[in-house]
Amino acid sequence: MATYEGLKVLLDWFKSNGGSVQPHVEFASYPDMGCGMRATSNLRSETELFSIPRSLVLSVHTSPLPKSLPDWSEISTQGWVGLILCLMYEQIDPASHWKRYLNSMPTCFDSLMFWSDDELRELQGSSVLDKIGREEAEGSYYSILVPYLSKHADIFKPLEAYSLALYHRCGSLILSRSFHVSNQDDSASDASDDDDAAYHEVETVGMVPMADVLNAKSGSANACLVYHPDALVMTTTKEIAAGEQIFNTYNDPPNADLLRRYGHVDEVNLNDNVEISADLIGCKDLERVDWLLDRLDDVYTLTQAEDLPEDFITAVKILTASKSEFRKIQKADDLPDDVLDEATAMRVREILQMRLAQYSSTIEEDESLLASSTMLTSRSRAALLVRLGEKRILAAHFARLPMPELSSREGNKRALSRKDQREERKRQRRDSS
Ligand SMILES: C[S@@+](CC[C@H](N)C(=O)[O-])C[C@H]1O[C@@H](n2cnc3c(N)ncnc32)[C@H](O)[C@@H]1O
Repeated sequence: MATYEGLKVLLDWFKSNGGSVQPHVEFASYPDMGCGMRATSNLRSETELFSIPRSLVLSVHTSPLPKSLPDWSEISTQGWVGLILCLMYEQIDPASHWKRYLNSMPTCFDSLMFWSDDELRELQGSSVLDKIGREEAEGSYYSILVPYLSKHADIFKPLEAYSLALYHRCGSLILSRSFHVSNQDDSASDASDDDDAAYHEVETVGMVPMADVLNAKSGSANACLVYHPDALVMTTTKEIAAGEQIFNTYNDPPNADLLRRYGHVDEVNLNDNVEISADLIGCKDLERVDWLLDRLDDVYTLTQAEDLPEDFITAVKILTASKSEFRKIQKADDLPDDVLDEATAMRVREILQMRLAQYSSTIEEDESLLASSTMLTSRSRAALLVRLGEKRILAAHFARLPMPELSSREGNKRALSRKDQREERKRQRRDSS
């Protein structure tokens, strides 16, 4: 979290470099959120809050570093490494234009990269554990960055300042505070909206001083960054009453991703989801699995929407079809429909049960722990809210599936002949009289 003192230094630097902040906003400190901003008077929608000259955005385009390295493409083609290196360089260079901005930013993080193995164990079952990327980040540091730094020891001075700890800090600052800085005259988006796209579009990602002081909360966004040719302007998107916090959007990630990137969760997160991997559907026929993966993803995302995802139902149908059914599907080269028939519903039931069993605690256990949550550390509580949110989605989908007893009875009924059905109705009338 930024400190109040740090923000005062930031504000002086910001104003003396062409930034402007309107008098109707001020910094404020929020328990559990760190610093943020609030309105000092009632604001209408589309009110300008502060304006950031484009020259203050820190990116691979504005940092002078890439221009001083003829072989920059060795680094710029390596995903986030180039942008991280620019931040490291600006942090270390005593004459950096962004020195006071970078110094105002946090040095400690609660994002998952910094959790111990014991703490991470509390997230067992959540697929977020496969997305933390600590080993990959450290692999890039040692195999790409360190040799490059040594090759340019005349520029990267002192070499030992370019430590793994600084690499992690700068990576985490980008993860939790960067924006996609479009050149067009339109609204900006927080760089979290699409990890893969962000990876390929690192060139468009930038650190935006002052805009990154705003917090975000699911369903509460009331401001966004609007792009003008020379400046980025934080602007209200609805009326804000005096005293209310100004919230940007981080593009509404589920709690698991909030925790991974930003180190916090929302108490209620309408964007929570849970992933089911194709492995869990259980199919040993590799030819069939390959056929499926050529056509569909191998991970299916269940949300709080009532319906199961279409690709999940289709995948279950393919992976559980009999050999002859699968041959027919293969011959027609057409994916089965996504209608949840009885047999598929039965299989989905088992899959949801297996998915729930991947967590080390039950919903009931988590709920009672949450009720006594004064005992929990903030990380334990965040992990609890992530896994509980995911399990509740699984349970809600499970509860909406047709009951097996009813469905098998329905199925039997359909198999009965008309005569049998008359007999059955007679029997039922007898039973109920
Ligand atoms: C873009 S920065 C916002 C400024 C930050 N509060 C600070 O003091 O530096 C994002 C960070 O703010 C905190 N944050 C933002 N929204 C939050 C929320 N709804 N609840 C808890 N922490 C939040 C998280 O630590 C997150 O990584």
